[in-house]
Amino acid sequence: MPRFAANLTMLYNEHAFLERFAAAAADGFRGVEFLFPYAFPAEELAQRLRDHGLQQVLFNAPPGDWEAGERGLACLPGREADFRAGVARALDYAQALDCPRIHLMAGLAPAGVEPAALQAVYEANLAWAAEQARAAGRELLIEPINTRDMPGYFLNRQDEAHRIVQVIQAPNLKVQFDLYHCQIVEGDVAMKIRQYLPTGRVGHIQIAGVPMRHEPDLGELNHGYLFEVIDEVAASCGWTGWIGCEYRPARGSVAGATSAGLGWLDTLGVRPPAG
Ligand SMILES: O=C(O)C(=O)[C@H](O)CO
Ligand SMILES: [Mg+2]
Repeated sequence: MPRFAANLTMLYNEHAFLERFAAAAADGFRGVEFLFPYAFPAEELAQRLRDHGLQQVLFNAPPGDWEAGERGLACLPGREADFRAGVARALDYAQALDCPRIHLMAGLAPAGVEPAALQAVYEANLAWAAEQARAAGRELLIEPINTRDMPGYFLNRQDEAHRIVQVIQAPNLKVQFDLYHCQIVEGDVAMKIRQYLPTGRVGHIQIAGVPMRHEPDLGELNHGYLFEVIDEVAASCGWTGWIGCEYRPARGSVAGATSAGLGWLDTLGVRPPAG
């Protein structure tokens, strides 16, 4: 049975952010993830986790100026100091939230820069960050993201992410395997689960319906089958990760929208036992 984490950035938008922890716990989630914690004091978030018996399973390192369109700094020449400061801040929050893993966004490929130059900066930054995170007892994740949602994003394919992880050879550098992005960019999702889960290089999985990024029972992916494949492969290889529910409720942010959309936990037979 997969362990599902509520993505508090995408879910429960009918509540102010700090109230989403209670809402997720009330729906039976035991793990949460979100994009960025930095608008709140770490202790404020840690208290919410404690109050509601929740584990923080993932969040993202600072992405640069998100409002200005930046989507990570790791591949950007000349931004190494900002990147390193962001990793340090993320590790501080990971310590405070007892969060085992951090997603490091690659960034948008700037026009006119040779891809090989970006790749060199990316891999050097990842190697440095992985060593910092290793010393802090944390994992770092890199996630292929589709360019429909994020035009120009530097990392798009599962095989490229796994190649990078193998080149850098840091045991705590892993892949964030978002099945939504995988379906859009490559397809063949079930076979990629069978291919990559046993490698030990997948640190986290995320799900959403394709193409609208709503609940997993809406769209072209048969998530019930995919959860069966994950259970089968995880049992054989010992994968014990979480699956982040990183989708926008189809009902929007009206009162009760997220909870009303959780029927897939029952229809797909994956609602965790109460308690
Ligand atoms: O876009 C995604 O799927 C992610 O998981 C990033 O962390 C946020 O954009
Ligand atoms: Mg994702």
